[in-house]
Amino acid sequence: QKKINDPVHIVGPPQLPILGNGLLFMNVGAVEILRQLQKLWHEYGSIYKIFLGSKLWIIVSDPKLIEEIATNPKFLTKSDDYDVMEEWLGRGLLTSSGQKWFTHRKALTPAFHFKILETFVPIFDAQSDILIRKLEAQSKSGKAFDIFPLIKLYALDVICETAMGTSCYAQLEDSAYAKAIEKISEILNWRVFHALAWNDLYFRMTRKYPEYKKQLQIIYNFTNSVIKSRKNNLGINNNEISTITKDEDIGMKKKMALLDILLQTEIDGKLLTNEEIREEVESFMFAGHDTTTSAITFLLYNLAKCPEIQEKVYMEISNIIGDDKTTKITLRHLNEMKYFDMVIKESLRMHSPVPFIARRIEDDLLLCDIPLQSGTNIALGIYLLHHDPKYFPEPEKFLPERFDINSESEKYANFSYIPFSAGSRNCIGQKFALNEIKSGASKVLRNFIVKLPQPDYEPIVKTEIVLKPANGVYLNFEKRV
Ligand code: HEM
Repeated sequence: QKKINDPVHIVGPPQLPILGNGLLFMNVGAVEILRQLQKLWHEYGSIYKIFLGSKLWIIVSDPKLIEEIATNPKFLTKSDDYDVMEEWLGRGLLTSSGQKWFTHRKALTPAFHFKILETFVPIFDAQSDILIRKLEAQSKSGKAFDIFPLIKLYALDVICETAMGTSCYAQLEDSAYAKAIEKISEILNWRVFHALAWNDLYFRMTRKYPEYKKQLQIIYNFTNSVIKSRKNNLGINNNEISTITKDEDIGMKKKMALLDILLQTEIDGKLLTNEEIREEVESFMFAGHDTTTSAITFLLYNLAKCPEIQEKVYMEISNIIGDDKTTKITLRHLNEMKYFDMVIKESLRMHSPVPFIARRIEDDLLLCDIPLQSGTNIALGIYLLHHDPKYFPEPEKFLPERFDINSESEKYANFSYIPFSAGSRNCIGQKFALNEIKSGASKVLRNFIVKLPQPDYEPIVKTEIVLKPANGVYLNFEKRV
């Protein structure tokens, strides 16, 4: 790894020889890491640096700088931090760069065409019916329970059945894959912030390594079984994908699920290799369920915390869908939930599912007049930005009206509100996610009044690639009659 000179014009905490600021983050756990990054932000502001050993990170949470990074093609490459995910995610859309990223993004965009997204709405609805049954069963005891694992299995079933066109019955049979994702995210996050574990050789000697390999195998087995199952459904022989019809815009013309596009589309005149398919499936499975789990979990918490807002959302939903709990949700219903849109936006601000993302610069350049050396990693502090009182007055208050498009104060378009990132590397699944969140959460609200276990209950948050509750989110569910 290239040694980057200390950019003396950027502020940051005092460094020790060799370890830099590594001691602030080493072996402290994901809750403390987020707190530490927030503390440094309070101390040093919207651009600061830290050295994890010899690895320099510049942490940016200023909308102007973020705009420059999100819109300038010189910042399209993901940072070195994503390398720790390579054995797991390969170089799928989330982690790839250059021509590979560009051609895959172009080929996969049709999988998120609004006509395709519409066909997913009945799947969201059917899966949320199972979620309701599970919540009902758990709530019988009258005690509060942790909703995070239940939401996770719902989100996993949704991504499998929509994007992968395959049922994985996670809600009915539980999922070793879901648990393996939790474990591997924890290990990789520890690696990113550990000044020594960054090194492959060191990592292999740690006690975490055998556990990491074990979880990786569980993940591989699961994704391979998803691919195999879809190939069987499509009647594709494992080694003979090339017999399938070839068509430039195959996804768009035939309205195919993501995995079908991966199996059948040609990029640069060639079908994707089995490994390329695996890395995309791996990336979409992860990016498509861990994030929405976080979003729905914290949304339900925020609604429980603010009963008047919950009631207002419920009234909107019941005005649109009616009181019959068995009525199936349609895309039209989802599109009409305007107040709920604002509430979801505010929840994604308060509990941004992807708290940090990062890029690496490939050439020496100026970032809005700040000189940076080639190889520098720049983290975009989405979570920090979304809690900045300069852009969100009283940031710890849950105020959906901030996002009222009819009000003067709705002014968050200019890169100060970026839960799905921004620019050409933004989230490809944004609309998918918003429909899934709205569909799942509205079903919960039609069936239950969601309550906090105690008035001052507040889950502790941690960041392990995705924002998560450190000890679950415990809520009470009272049946709506
Ligand atoms: C609330 C839910 C979600 C949030 C907050 C979210 C957020 C984000 C963010 C911040 C990025 C940029 C990542 C980076 O620069 O490293 C991203 C990228 C991505 N997201 Fe999402 N996401 C969500 C749901 C989804 C879903 C449901 C899918 C798939 C169905 C998905 C697939 C992806 C993929 C493949 C990328 C990489 C795009 C690229 O680099 O071209 N995401 N997402």
